[in-house]
Amino acid sequence: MKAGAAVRCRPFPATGPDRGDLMLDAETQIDVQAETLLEVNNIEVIYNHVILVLKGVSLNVPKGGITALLGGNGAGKTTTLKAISNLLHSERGEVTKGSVKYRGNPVHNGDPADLVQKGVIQVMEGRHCFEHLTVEENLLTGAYTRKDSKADIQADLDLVYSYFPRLKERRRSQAGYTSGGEQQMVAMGRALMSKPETILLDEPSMGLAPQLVEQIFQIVKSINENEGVTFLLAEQNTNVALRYAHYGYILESGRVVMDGPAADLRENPDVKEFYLGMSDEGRKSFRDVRSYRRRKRWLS
Ligand SMILES: Nc1ncnc2c1ncn2[C@@H]1O[C@H](COP(=O)(O)OP(=O)(O)OP(=O)(O)O)[C@@H](O)[C@H]1O
Repeated sequence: MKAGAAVRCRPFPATGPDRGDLMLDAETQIDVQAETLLEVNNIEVIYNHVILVLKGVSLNVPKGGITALLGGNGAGKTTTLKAISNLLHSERGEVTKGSVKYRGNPVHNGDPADLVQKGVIQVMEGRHCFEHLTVEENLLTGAYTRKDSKADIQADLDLVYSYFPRLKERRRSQAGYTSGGEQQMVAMGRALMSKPETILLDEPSMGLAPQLVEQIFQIVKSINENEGVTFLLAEQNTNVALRYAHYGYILESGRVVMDGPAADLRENPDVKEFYLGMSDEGRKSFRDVRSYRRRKRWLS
């Protein structure tokens, strides 16, 4: 398959989902027949009754995959995740059009706790640990809704520590005094403790050193492969996200402007130039990049 052949550029405005042609190359294979777990269909989000932020976003998340939601500052990634998890109300935001379905059932405008019961957990941007609790107490809060035995919960705690050995070392430390990377691990570990089917992961690389970012993504990959957890991750770091994801959507100003298998997006000239800082003439600095808005090749 020609590199970039399966990348789909979206016309304005983005239309409803049409994922029947989902194609994945050899490097990024997941089950092509995979069931769609999460379906976001043409949603519009408005804050404070007047600020239109999402202008018809559609995306599909297949079971067992890592799907990346990419885009720069303010593109609408966090808003999309919050719309899925029903967390917009506290910010005076609402989904005014479209639908969100999980396993075919509408979940938008529901209670955030219902989605958690269905196995969907969001790890918010900025980690949000309980600062006064220890690392281990934070992890255990993730199992709060489970009715399993103490032994099962202990087994899952051990599993979390096997993915994050650093947390085992720091299990008695107050979470508020741990580093940014450790707090990211706590937030992810706490999500795992709820035995999720799907994790919505918001900006896992935020504020972390490159080596740690790589480590966090490696762990995401291992959890995906070994535990079968499905991921939808919002990420500004296109380079790292497209190396670990199977499929990507690029958001701009509240619209999906392009989507495709991650390997194809990595080879796409526009993605290379505008998101990876590369072009056929070599690496480009942000300053050198011609105005993307002037060209708008994929929007025309
Ligand atoms: N509570 C809010 N009230 C009003 N506008 C908001 C609110 N939250 C976000 N916005 C606006 O919505 C737009 C999208 O924001 P969002 O946080 O979803 O983007 P993002 O892609 O996640 O960006 P970043 O990577 O910087 O976090 C931005 O213009 C932002 O200012």
